[in-house]
Amino acid sequence: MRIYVLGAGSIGSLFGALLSEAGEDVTLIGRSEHMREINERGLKIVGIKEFTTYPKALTEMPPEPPDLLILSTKSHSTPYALECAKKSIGPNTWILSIQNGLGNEEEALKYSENVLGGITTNGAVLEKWGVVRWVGEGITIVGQYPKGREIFADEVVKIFNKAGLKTKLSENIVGWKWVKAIVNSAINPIGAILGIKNGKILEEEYLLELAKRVVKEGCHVATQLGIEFEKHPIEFLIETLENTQENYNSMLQDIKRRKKTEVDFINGKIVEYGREIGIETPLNFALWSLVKAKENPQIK
Ligand SMILES: NC(=O)c1ccc[n+]([C@@H]2O[C@H](COP(=O)([O-])OP(=O)(O)OC[C@H]3O[C@@H](n4cnc5c(N)ncnc54)[C@H](O)[C@@H]3O)[C@@H](O)[C@H]2O)c1
Ligand SMILES: CC(C)(CO)[C@@H](O)C(=O)[O-]
Repeated sequence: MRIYVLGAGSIGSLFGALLSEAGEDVTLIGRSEHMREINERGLKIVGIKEFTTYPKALTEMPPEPPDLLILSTKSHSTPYALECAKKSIGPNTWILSIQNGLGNEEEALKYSENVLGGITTNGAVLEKWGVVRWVGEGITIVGQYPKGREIFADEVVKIFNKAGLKTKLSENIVGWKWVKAIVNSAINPIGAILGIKNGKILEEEYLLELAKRVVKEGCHVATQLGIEFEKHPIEFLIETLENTQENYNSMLQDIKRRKKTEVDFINGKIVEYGREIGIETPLNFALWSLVKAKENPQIK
């Protein structure tokens, strides 16, 4: 299978490295410094597994259409990334988003009707150019977006598992995307605003109660939109907090690095979808606003 990873940073490089190591035809597309290091010394994975692999590494998509385009930019980079990639998206290309947040698959559907949604609880950090640390082994769930059963999705699940990425198929991937986004909508902004590890939210009763209320607000919007959950978000919230107690979540890491966060595609989208159906979401709006303020260098 010809696979391109568009936005090969932390998680994209991990997926690309494992697939390349398993013998798939993988091309990474990412930042020039990272791609140059990979071309010169290979892509080194450390942490859960240690190996070096040698996928092709470019700063632009090659012209030949891939069978699978794995989308792994931050959500705010998706529109531009896909617009630049469109000349290489063929009639048989499938686009798979493994991103957090809502709206990425809708963006991909503007360029292809062949879209797969995906969530992953694997954790990866780009430590330095050419080196990615696999910090947490998790599960990846993939399915035809928004729902349904596409044979190609079975093929993706098979090659992901062969590459060592524990992966399951879902016929309701939109349900999983919402569960993950709703859990992120509670954990990420609370951790980002307070500068605390995920485990602190579990320990402090009032913070856990706040997180549960944020989750319930997101659930209200989702159920009104007809979203059916594969796992109850409150259960997934507790499970995620228990499994990632030592994590500084990605939104907090972006704030610390003075990088744009994905809050617009997590809490912001829940507010936006809520408004479209006449549901106010004051907790999501408050958290969204506070994170936007923390992102704003003018506000000290
Ligand atoms: N890192 C993780 O452990 C993890 C886990 C689960 C989900 N996610 C999600 O996956 C997505 C990516 O996260 P990440 O941590 O890998 O981010 P990252 O910033 O490490 O990687 C994204 C990469 O995309 C590149 N990029 C952006 N626009 C591009 C373009 N037009 N062409 C080529 N490259 C481009 C950036 O340079 C960057 O290196 C996010 O939605 C995140 O929430 C990450
Ligand atoms: C699950 C999660 C919240 C763990 O920190 C992760 O999705 C993150 O950091 O965004």
